[in-house]
Amino acid sequence: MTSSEPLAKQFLGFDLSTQQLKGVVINEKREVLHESHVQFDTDLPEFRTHNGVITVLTKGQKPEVSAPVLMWVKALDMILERLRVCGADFSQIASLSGSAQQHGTVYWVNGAEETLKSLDEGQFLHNQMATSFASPTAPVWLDSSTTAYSQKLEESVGGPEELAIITGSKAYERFSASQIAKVASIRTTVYNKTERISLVSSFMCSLFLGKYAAIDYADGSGMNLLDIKSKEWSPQLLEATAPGLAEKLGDPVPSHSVLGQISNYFVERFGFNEECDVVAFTGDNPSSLAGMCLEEGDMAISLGTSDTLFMWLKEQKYLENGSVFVNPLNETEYMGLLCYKNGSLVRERIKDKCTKSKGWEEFGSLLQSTPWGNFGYMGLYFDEEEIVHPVQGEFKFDQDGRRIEKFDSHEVEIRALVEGQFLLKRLHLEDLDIPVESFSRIVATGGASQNQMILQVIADVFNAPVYTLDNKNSALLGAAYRALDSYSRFAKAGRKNENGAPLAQGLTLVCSPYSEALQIYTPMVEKCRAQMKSILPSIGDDEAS
Ligand SMILES: Nc1ncnc2c1ncn2[C@@H]1O[C@H](COP(=O)(O)OP(=O)(O)O)[C@@H](O)[C@H]1O
Ligand SMILES: O=C(CO)[C@@H](O)[C@H](O)COP(=O)(O)O
Repeated sequence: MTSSEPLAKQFLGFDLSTQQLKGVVINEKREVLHESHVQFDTDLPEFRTHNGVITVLTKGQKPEVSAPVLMWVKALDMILERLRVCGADFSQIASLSGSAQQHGTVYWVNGAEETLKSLDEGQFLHNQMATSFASPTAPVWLDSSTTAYSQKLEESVGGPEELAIITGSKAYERFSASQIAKVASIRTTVYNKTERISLVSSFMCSLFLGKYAAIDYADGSGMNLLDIKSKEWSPQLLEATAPGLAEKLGDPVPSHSVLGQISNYFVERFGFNEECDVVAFTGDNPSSLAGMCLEEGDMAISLGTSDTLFMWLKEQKYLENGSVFVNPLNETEYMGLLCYKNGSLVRERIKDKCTKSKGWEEFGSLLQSTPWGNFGYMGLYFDEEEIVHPVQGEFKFDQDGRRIEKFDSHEVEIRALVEGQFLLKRLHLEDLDIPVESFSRIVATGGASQNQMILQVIADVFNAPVYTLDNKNSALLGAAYRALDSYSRFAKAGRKNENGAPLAQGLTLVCSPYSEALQIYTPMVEKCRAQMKSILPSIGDDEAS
């Protein structure tokens, strides 16, 4: 290349998930050039998080779960250094975007935007932003201490279904409206000195923009505040949540919006091009949808900290116990999502309990050493109160469906856990009228999608082939793809699938279902239903229906 030729364009994506901040640089062909991450617990031990969060237990109350906002800011300082050490040349970045764990809220103190606008490139971000937040912590998606506020929100519009018709979801404790209502009601000083409330995604975006970033439609759908048809905040729900909320949220924008150019701080400190576009950040699940390039008939399974199931929806649909978000790639369409708190962290706990090595390899070998159907043994593990059903505890059953104290062996326990996790998901899909026959393949992503044995259980329980992307971090890739697509939206069309999403890169078939899987697992779904019914009456009949 001669010195007069312009450098090839590159695109930067971030994903601020529960346990880590990841960053990736791609080129115009969507090839990964550099990738790095910062693990909160181990790289930033001074914030004393466990699995990325802080849990406060108060007797007689549900635990409060939050994350230190400055930890995320410091992680950003670190990831940029790490990417630079990997060889990233930020002057080549034409556009950047990002994603983040959904629903969490950040409270910027009065005057914080002035700090964002006048950052000194000679200093770390976290030093300059230490006093920028009205609350040092942000409530996150694992928090469910807001039951009373969720109930009030539903009552304000006539019930859960009415709320779901407006916002795509009934009131969930982890959703932003209930979290904000709690802050406004019991931490009044914090609320009153807040000039802006960001989602975790728009908070991260604000740091790059050097001013407050708008909330995008897709992540905004996880707040119980956005009317997902009109794409405006619902005045009725704003009113029911907290006073003066509209001004604190700013107007929502389409997910592909270019919100401006990168702040001078990053130009001077890290050598970014001053014309680098900053594209609205979105939620990690919407971003995964963009990174996985889903097609009609695909079911996505994300095995991150949470387990989530999601799919592209052409039209808005009522998903009881699930959620419907505005689609991040096409704002006239939607995506459906079911989220489970008891995903990777429960698998990790049982791995540590049941393996000598405490390693995933041994966990996988033990899982493989047991037969499909596990001799009829089944386990339902809810370390945290689950989202889809308000149930907590460990429930173990023998071949006859009787409750037992413990399983005979570690391998039986491991299979009981993994089969139970995915049978329950199949049961919930069937209850939503989404039978296994309605999707032709499963695309898996997230940390646990590198475990072939877990994926085999998924293929068998759902009787569908399982594919993974070469890069398991689809939310992260989706962020970089969205940066690229928004940059080139007007420049070039690019190859697209029929949904308008870019064509998938490096999608590999990793597992096919065992030929008799359907005969084995269909009756087990019914057993699982019966076992859930045996558990739920102790909590309340309404919840079991
Ligand atoms: N080989 C593996 N088998 C099963 N689970 C794994 C494996 N490697 C990592 N994990 C799980 O992946 C989780 C992290 O996934 P990741 O998608 O990075 O999470 P998040 O994006 O929520 O921070 C960990 O909690 C861990 O339990
Ligand atoms: O609450 C939800 C989705 O509704 C979670 O999926 C969060 O978005 C956290 O994501 P991970 O950190 O597990 O990827």
